Amino acid sequence: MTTFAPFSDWLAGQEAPEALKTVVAAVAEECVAISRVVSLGALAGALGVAGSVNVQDEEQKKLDVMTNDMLTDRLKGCAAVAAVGSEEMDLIEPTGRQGGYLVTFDPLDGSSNIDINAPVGTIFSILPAPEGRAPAEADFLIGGRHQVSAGYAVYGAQTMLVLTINEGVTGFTLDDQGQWRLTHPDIRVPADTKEFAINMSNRRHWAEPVRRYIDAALAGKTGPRAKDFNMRWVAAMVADVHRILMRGGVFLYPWDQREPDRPGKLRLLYEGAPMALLIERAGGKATTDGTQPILDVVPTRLHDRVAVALGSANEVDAIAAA
Ligand SMILES: O=P(O)(O)OC[C@H]1O[C@](O)(COP(=O)(O)O)[C@@H](O)[C@@H]1O
Ligand SMILES: [Mg+2]
Ligand SMILES: [Mg+2]
Repeated sequence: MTTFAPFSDWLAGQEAPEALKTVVAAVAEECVAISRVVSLGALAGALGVAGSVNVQDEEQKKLDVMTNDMLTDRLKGCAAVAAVGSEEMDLIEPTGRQGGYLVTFDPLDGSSNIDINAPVGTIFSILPAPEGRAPAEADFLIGGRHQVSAGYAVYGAQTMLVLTINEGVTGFTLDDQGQWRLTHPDIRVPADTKEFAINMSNRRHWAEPVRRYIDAALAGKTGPRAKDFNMRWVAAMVADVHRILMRGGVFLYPWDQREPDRPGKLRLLYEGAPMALLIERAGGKATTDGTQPILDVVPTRLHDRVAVALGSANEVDAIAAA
């Protein structure tokens, strides 16, 4: 019988500062607790709306608030964390410690999926904290290339944790004892694909190049791309990106005319940047528009947005060429 190494053994073997490992371990452990609340749903009082809005002016679901509190409390208790930032909190929350790490997260990605029992997830990004002084919001605004670790948990048919600390991207599956086990040692994104993910209902709002790219894909074998494409849209970035890490594809959430002043819907620090690091390290490309790497976008505020076009390298090039 195949044995799958426990996450703790894998983590112990990584070449990374011990303090960073404690932060990654804390996130991984809290995602186990979150997976339990997600799976219990109504039984844990986790369905429905919270009756509040977050800083993005989005209606908060009960599970958005619950998971945010869980992850915030856990990380504030972690000795190597200097401050946290979250989709669900207006401002950063310093822990009172100096040095170590800053953690940003989307505690519950894919909120519209909660009540229909479809996949949701947790996305996290870890940055170095300044030494010798208390952290400020500006310390979070250094760009995705400075991430020392990033990853996500996806609560789907299986519960999985996918992360990067050094070069590679590694996947773990939650066993029936509540332990992460190494099941996907070296995740690679195939360079070619025939699958795209985009919310097609926004077609009329897109910029012309995005419309051209999608229309060419829809034209299939007899169109300019000379192949038939398949489409998927889970409405949880975490699950759409997971599919791409497992079998290739591209995921787009482009700028559109509904809110012309913002670059896109998704958030840079705790959605775009961590997913971009995973995709690049798995051999794919992660851009705003087919060309500009998301990891090169330097934020100006904690809750900055970003346009996203990521996935199989050759297909991202096709987006750029459209
Ligand atoms: O409802 P839309 O416009 O298709 O947007 C779906 C996108 O919004 C998100 O749900 C935003 O994340 P949150 O649920 O964390 O706000 C993404 O995960 C997903 O890709
Ligand atoms: Mg999200
Ligand atoms: Mg969220």
